[in-house]
Amino acid sequence: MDLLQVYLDNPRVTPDLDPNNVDINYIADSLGVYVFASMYTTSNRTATALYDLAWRKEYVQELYEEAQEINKQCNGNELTPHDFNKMVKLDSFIKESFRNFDDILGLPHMCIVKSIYTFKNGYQIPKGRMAFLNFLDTHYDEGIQGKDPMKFYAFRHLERNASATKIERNLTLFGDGKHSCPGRFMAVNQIKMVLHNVILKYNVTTETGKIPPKKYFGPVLNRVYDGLVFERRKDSVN
Ligand code: HEM
Repeated sequence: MDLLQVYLDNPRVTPDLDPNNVDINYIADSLGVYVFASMYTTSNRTATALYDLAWRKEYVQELYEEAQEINKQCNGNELTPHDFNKMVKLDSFIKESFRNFDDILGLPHMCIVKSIYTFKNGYQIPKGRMAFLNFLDTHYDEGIQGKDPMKFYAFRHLERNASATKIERNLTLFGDGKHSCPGRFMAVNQIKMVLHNVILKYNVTTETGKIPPKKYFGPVLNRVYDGLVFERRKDSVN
């Protein structure tokens, strides 16, 4: 998708589709929002995955072995898209971090049918009503997540062969349908890049070493924790 082209093809931004009469301010503002939103979401999710790495010690050795193998194969050179594809355990770990850590409500969408929309369960909402998704409903449903949905199990997605970028009903982090996030491939690769390098070089812990209970502020998950501690691995590569 070329975002600029989307605006140039939109008569509300480009009246009569005249390229000499484009609402430049609107485009600049919108691009600014996308830049901010994509950086915030990616860095926020990277931080969450780092905490999961610090808290879930039982997965570190396996992730370290995978990272070492990939590092050996690429001779310590820059990572290529092919190398990112090989990080299958890390991919599943990141996806589990996505699943395990989310707000209760999100992804607001407006009802745009002509008058009234009827859900499968008979509940009705009028045109113009905002509807929010209940993430807990899908993210912790045993029927779609498999055994022990409340438990952080890093390799559950690997066992289903469902990568972190795959759009599916049981993980709504990147939305759904034709407007689902097109930046998710870049985001997941960035998170992989950070974690891959951290795993190779550091043992990560937190100041208290304890996993704090989840605290919600209304429907929003509170993300304030103690500090992360990075200790150089004795067997660290370069
Ligand atoms: C972990 C990081 C990210 C998360 C959680 C995230 C999440 C989302 C969500 C939930 C949507 C709305 C989907 C829907 O309405 O169904 C979206 C849309 C979008 N995202 Fe992301 N995003 C992330 C990173 C990025 C990055 C890095 C970029 C760009 C490089 C990006 C670009 C976009 C764009 C352009 C849309 C609008 C798509 C459309 O309306 O057709 N996102 N994202």
